[in-house]
Amino acid sequence: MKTTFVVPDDLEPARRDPAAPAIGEAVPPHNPRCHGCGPDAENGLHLRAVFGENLTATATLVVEPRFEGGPGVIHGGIVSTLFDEMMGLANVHLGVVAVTAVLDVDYARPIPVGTTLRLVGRVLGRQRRKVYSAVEAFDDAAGPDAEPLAAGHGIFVVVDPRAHFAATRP
Ligand SMILES: CCCCCCCCCCCC(=O)SCCNC(=O)CCNC(=O)[C@H](O)C(C)(C)COP(=O)(O)OP(=O)(O)OC[C@H]1O[C@@H](n2cnc3c(N)ncnc32)[C@H](O)[C@@H]1OP(=O)(O)O
Repeated sequence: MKTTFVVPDDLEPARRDPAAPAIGEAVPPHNPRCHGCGPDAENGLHLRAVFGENLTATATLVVEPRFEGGPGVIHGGIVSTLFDEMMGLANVHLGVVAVTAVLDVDYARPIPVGTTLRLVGRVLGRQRRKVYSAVEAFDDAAGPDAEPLAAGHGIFVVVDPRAHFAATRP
């Protein structure tokens, strides 16, 4: 991967919230209308992720024709949305609400419509209110040792959700 994103080498370890659902359980949607994970988002991506070991969240998603950008391939903005969401869902391990401040995407290979993507989000560590996370997208048919088709990083900032969404929550 050729990203210029810099992960600080002095990150504090991130700790799993003991109250978070267990490893192997579904990550609960953080908002039913969320475009990424909400079951009530009519045209949403409807990502269903599962908590994994080492602060990961994993999901699979078929690249539908409605996700097309270039002829026969996924739109880059859809990849960005998937990555934002998968890192956000991995962050649920921590029991905090953290919003995206920075999203970095490395589009390594074209991703054809019809591909089944395996998406893996992972918390890397913390620095004060910042949560550093990473994500990779694999062709699920290519086997466990395949290189990722795309990868990303994010900086999320922990907020008080009542204050942060006070002006916009319906
Ligand atoms: C109810 C369930 C919901 C659950 C929500 C779960 C979401 C799941 C997935 C979807 C995620 C989204 O799409 S969220 C939607 C998209 N994102 C947003 O709308 C966020 C909009 N931006 C903001 O509201 C704000 O800029 C914040 C909250 C990110 C930061 O503002 P702030 O609270 O004043 O904090 P601030 O002091 O500026 O920054 C705190 C630390 O972060 C660093 N920082 C801040 N911005 C940046 C940046 N662009 N690049 C580098 N670093 C940055 C600062 O240097 C500082 O680090 P240091 O000094 O400590 O070193």
